[in-house]
Order: sequence, then structure tokens, then C-alpha cells
Amino acid sequence: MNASLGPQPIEPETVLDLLLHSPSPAPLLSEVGTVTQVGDGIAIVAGLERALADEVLEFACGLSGIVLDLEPGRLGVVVLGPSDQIMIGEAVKRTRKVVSTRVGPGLLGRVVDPLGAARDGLGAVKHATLHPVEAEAPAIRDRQAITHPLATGIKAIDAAVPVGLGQRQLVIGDRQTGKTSLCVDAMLNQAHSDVICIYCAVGQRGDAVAKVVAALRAADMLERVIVMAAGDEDATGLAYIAPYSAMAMAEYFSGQGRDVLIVFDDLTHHARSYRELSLLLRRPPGREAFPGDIFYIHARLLERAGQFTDRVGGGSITALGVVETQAENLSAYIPTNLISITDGQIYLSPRLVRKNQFPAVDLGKSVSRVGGKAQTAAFRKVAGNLRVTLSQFEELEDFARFGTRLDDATRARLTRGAAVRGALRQAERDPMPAISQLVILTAAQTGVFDDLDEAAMRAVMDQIKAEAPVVLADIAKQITQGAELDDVAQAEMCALAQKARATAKGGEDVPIA
Ligand SMILES: Nc1ncnc2c1ncn2[C@@H]1O[C@H](COP(=O)(O)OP(=O)(O)OP(=O)(O)O)[C@@H](O)[C@H]1O
Repeated sequence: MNASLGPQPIEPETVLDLLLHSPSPAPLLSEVGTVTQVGDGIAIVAGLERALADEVLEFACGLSGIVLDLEPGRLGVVVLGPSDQIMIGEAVKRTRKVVSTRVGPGLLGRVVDPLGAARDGLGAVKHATLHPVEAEAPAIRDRQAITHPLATGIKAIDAAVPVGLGQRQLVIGDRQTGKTSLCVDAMLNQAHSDVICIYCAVGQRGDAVAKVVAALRAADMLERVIVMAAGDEDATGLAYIAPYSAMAMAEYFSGQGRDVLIVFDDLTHHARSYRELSLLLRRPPGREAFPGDIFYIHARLLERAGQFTDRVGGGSITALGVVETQAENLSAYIPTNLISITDGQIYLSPRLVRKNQFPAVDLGKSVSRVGGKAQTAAFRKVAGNLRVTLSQFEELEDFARFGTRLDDATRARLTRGAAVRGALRQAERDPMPAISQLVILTAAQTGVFDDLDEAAMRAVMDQIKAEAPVVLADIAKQITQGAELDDVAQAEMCALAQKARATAKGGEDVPIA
């Protein structure tokens, strides 16, 4: 009956169908453009009216680039390679693809570039498939609370600024404060866990990356690590995509239920490379000449980390982002942005470096917003007073520097504080099992180290590190299962520490009451 009443309304689905299946107007619009300007890692391309944002274009010389700016009649393209190979007037083709990298088990033990191509001279990467570097972060319902610790093997961190599996934590500090060393040590400690590590070097010198690779190889850890390098001599475009690409590699493993630790070394260089590209593309500069979307480039990266539910594989991605500050200025633009995106920061202080206190973790300025919930009960008990003891000590230490005469109680507090700070010292490439850390921290807080000099203390700590996992194997097992530290266990730990102290002093020492 309706048919006789004139034209019928068209269903919305039918309209979409018509649009999708109508003959393409492609013959009118070219799919090959030309380069009109090139230099400093950027190419300006004309004649590709239908190119999309983030699409990969292919230059006639074989290089590829990503469309970052879309303007009428003009595309701003970031070149993923040496842009001096591109000539003005050169043809550029659309690919209708977004930028992808290789992901898969074949990347483990390899040093690769952000596109997943080998950089270690060991031949092509096998057992890997292509995957887009950008991905949407998992939704809230696909995320779980952070409940398991990621042991870094570093006393100052595991005790006072604990990191949980799936946490996003910054390692922040001035130049040469030990940021890279701390992250490498955290990766080395994963030799005792099933966690897969990815080290993403952005804007680092080649020799610095080689040092990290050598440290991982020396500890027999390289087979469990992917090293991605976009060095200072590489194209800025590669440095820009490196963290997203490393994250895509991490997502492959987390999707299979694995725990992944990913280190971005460092995000300051990443922000600078994006600023360079944006300025060359003539985007309006904002604060510190960074473009307006600088917050978004890091937020969209770091929100891809987390602890995920079984629906999306059940794995986790823990992100350690390194940030370099200048003159201890934590309130500069990039550090504050990143601090507000992440779940806490480990602040490395040049003041402590000058005192030769390594790792130079400043507990007063470091915080872990979610790691505490993942910390084991034993650590929580031992580490409870650590921050307070240290902050009181530092206050008194400044005061005592004026040569003030001190009463006995104050002097005792200074001695104890110095012992606790000494106990937090740890050499590079020397991560420690949890039980050894707990014995050392308990010993320091009960006065076992009070009258020892630095060398003696190091000898005692070395002995505890070696003996505790063997002698206190049962307690170590209970601790990993989340048991509380009872008085008996604590007494056994102190006894071991006192024995180590006596050995270090040649067996003549009187045990501490
Ligand atoms: N635990 C440690 N014990 C002794 N020395 C250390 C320790 N950690 C780091 N160092 C030393 O501190 C120096 C700086 O370390 P590292 O390169 O890790 O710092 P960084 O902050 O990453 O430097 P950059 O700012 O150049 O990236 C190195 O010489 C390193 O050997």
C-alpha cells in the first residue's frame, strides 16, 4: 500500500551502503604527489588531496614518512630516515596504511630500530609480524588493580618507593645522577622472574646504548630483552615513533598473558624531538616552545600501560619513564606534565650524588602512588620507619653542620641515620634478592651497622647478600607468599646480620644487645 504513496524513505544503512559501494571518484584525484620542500627530517608534499592523518607515504627513493599535518593542497610529512636522500620534485605515493613495526618473540635478544629492523648485524628479525605502532589504550573495564610487586632488587626502591606490576613510574633527575643505571639494574633483577623487558633508547648516544646491551649480555639477560634504539644520529621522526613502537611490542606479549617491563630512556628527548618536528612544521609554539598537544603525546603513550584483565590477555605492562631535569627544576613543563600522568616518581638527587650516595634516591621527593598496595607485608613492616628515620636524620645533619654541641640522644640519632643511609647504598649492576634487602634494612634499623665505617659496612652487606637467601631460605619463601614478618623471623635475620658483622670485624666483635 505504501508503494502507491510516492517515494519511500531510504534506510540509513542503505545510504551508507550506497556510499561505500559507489564507484570511487579516484580518477579525478591523484594518488601520487610530489615533494615541494624537504629538509631537517620534514618533507612538504603537494598533490595528495585524499591522504589521511597518520598515513604512511612512500617516497620514490624508498624512504617512508608519516603525514602529520593536513592542510589544503599541502601535507607536512615526517620522514622516517635520512631526509637528505629525498629530492624536490620526487614522486610520493599513498600506502593507505598507518605506520607499523615488527612484534613477536623473534625480537627478544635483538637490538632493533623503531620499525623493528635489526640494528645488531645478526641478520633479519624472524618470527615477527607487523603491527600498528599506535593503538587505543585498554578501557577501564579491561584493567585491574595493581596488586603484585615488581621487584627491582634495589633496596631504596623496593622498600620505600615500591613499584607494582602495571604501574607507570618516572625516574627523574638531573644529568649523570644514575637514571639509566637504576633502570638497567631493575631489568637485570628480572633474571629471577618471568618478566620480559624492553629498553627503548630515544636520542641516546650509540656508546650509551652499547653499554646497556653489554650489561644485559654480561648478566645473561639479553635473551629476555628487546633493545630499541633511535639514537641522536637517527632521523627525528624515528625518535618520535620509538616509544609507541616499543609499546606495541610490549602489547604483543601482555596480550599473551606475560608481564612486561618497558623502560623509556628518555621521555625528555622524546618531547624535544616532537618539539623539533612541530616547529619545523610551523605549528604555533606554546610554553617552552613545545606545541599545544605535548601533554597528549605522553598521555596516550603511558595510558597503554597497566595491569589487564583476562579478557585482554591478563598480562601487564609496567612503564619506567626516564626524565631529565635541569638544575633540579621539577616544576619545568615536561617533568610536571609527566608527573601528573604517571603513578609516582623516583627522584634522583645531585646532592646525594655529590655525597657519593648511590643510588641517589631522594626519598623525600620520591613517591609511589599505587606501589604500596602491591608491596609485600614483610617489606611494609621493615620499611615503615625508613622514611621518617632518614628525614629526621637529614634535618639533624644540616643542623649539626654548624658545629653545634649535641646531646647524646641527638648524636645517637645521627649515628643511626647515617647507618640507615649507608645501608641504602648499592653498587651498580648489583640487584639484591628481597630477603637480603630485608636483613640489611632490619640490621641497619636495629643498630648493627652503627659504628661501622663505609668499607666494613660494605663487607657486611656483601656477606649478608650472599648468605641470606641460603640460610634464611624458608623465611624468603614465606615472604614471597605474603607472610608477615614475626618476631622469630626478625630475630633470625638480626642474628645473621650480627654474624656477618662479627666475621667482617675478624671474629672479635661483641654482638649488639
Ligand atoms: N649505584 C651506583 N653506584 C656507583 N656509581 C653509579 C651508580 N649508579 C650510577 N653510577 C654512576 O653514575 C654515573 C651516571 O650514571 P648514568 O649514566 O646511569 O646516569 P644518567 O642520569 O642516566 O646519565 P645521563 O644524564 O647522561 O643520561 C655513571 O658514571 C655511573 O657509573
